[in-house]
Amino acid sequence: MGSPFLLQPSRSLTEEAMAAAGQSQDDLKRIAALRAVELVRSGMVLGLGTGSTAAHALDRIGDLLRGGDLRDIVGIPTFEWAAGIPLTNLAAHPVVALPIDGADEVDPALNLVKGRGGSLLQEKMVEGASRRFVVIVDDSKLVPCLGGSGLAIPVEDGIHGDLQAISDDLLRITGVVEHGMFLGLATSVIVARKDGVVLMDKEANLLLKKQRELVLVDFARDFDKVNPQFPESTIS
Ligand SMILES: O=C[C@H](O)[C@H](O)[C@H](O)COP(=O)(O)O
Repeated sequence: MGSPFLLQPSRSLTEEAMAAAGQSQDDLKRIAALRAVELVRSGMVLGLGTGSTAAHALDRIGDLLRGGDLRDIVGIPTFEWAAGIPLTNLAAHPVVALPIDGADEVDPALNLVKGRGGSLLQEKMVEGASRRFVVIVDDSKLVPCLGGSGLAIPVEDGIHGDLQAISDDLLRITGVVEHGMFLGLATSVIVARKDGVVLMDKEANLLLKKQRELVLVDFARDFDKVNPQFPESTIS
């Protein structure tokens, strides 16, 4: 009732769902990545993620820069390649407008497991330097609790209990510099499924949990309704 977060499926979503039917996992990764790139504006400082999903986003941003549809973009890399995007670093740009990255697992509270590509320390620094962090995944990455996939972390039955306390305990172990749990960092997760694209958003998710259902949205139209504050960090 009157909530800005009650988002309705749209005609374009239905068309998108039809187009997505029969797509491979890599196709779904690409679909999620392209939706995230719709949020990129000229002049932004971007966080450039690692992995096969992020690679689709970087390739697209590189294409848009080369074609002149985007300009004055710089990116802070979390890996060694950057698809022709001019690079910078956190020393020069300590505030990042928009980090875009994949994940190995996403739980219903938008906590993540990351790092199978080996870049988790740099990722945590870059993605922690922004008020907004957009994660892009296909729906195979969704888990009921971290560790639930049995792939990203060697635990049998997922990680149960207070995740923050577990994180703190891990970081107190001598020699442990970081771990792959990204707690409370993601603000939005774009999930590509065969039946369409789902936005899991920090604000909207509070509502979605009450409703016990996910809401399909027209991402380009509705993202700013759930993220009304546009990031202020630009390269100028
Ligand atoms: O260090 C790797 C990153 O955390 C990746 O974003 C993560 O492993 C997901 O990779 P992919 O998109 O290839 O599944």
